[in-house]
Amino acid sequence: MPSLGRLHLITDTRPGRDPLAVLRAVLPVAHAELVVQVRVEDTATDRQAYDLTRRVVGLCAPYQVTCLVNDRLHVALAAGAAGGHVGADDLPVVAARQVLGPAAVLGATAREPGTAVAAVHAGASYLGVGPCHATTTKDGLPPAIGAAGVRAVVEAVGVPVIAIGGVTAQRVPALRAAGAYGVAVVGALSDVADPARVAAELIRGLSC
Ligand SMILES: Cc1ncc(COP(=O)(O)OP(=O)(O)O)c(N)n1
Ligand SMILES: Cc1ncsc1CCOP(=O)(O)O
Ligand SMILES: [Mg+2]
Repeated sequence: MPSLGRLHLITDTRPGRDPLAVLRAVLPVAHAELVVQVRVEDTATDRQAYDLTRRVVGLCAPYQVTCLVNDRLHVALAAGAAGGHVGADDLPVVAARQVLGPAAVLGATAREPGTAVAAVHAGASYLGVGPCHATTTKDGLPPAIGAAGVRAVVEAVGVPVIAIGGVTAQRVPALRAAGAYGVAVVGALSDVADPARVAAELIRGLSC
């Protein structure tokens, strides 16, 4: 299993966004500290998800950056990604592990220690924990758990915890102090004029 990067860039495929331009800007700054998670809208076709993943895998390869696919594990396998990420509405973690095989990176979403421990027992190699802060990127999420909620999960499991939801460079130190191994972001890198500069700030915070 490849060692896990600390900065997880989740593709923003909402209308008007250019996830590949963001990725091209961030890759030379972040190198192997980066993990890219291809996340497409539910309305996207598998072909669109596959095409985007192939392009991301191709861009990541020279930098030894890990590419994962959200939800659609068949796309991950077909496109040569290193693994995937599943949550409550996706394949159960144990089934996802069966699909991906023992060597793949498999992330699972958790927001409290009980679900987190169960996901690790079922085969998750890291946990996406949140939302830690309010976000406008995804609708219908439960209330934010804050750094204290992240700490509760960290104390319950032995796998890397990736904090997600409203993460900014300013919020990284508190999340790291709570024990988060890394962070996952959409808007922090997609909604800014200079994603390379923000990626450098995020990585500085993650390195402390
Ligand atoms: C790193 C990381 N953490 C959490 C999520 C959320 O996954 P999920 O709960 O399945 O929600 P969707 O992203 O599928 O809408 C994630 N994708 N990545
Ligand atoms: C997919 C997802 N799951 C929990 S928060 C979130 C979106 C995070 O986006 P942002 O980094 O813009 O808050
Ligand atoms: Mg999901």
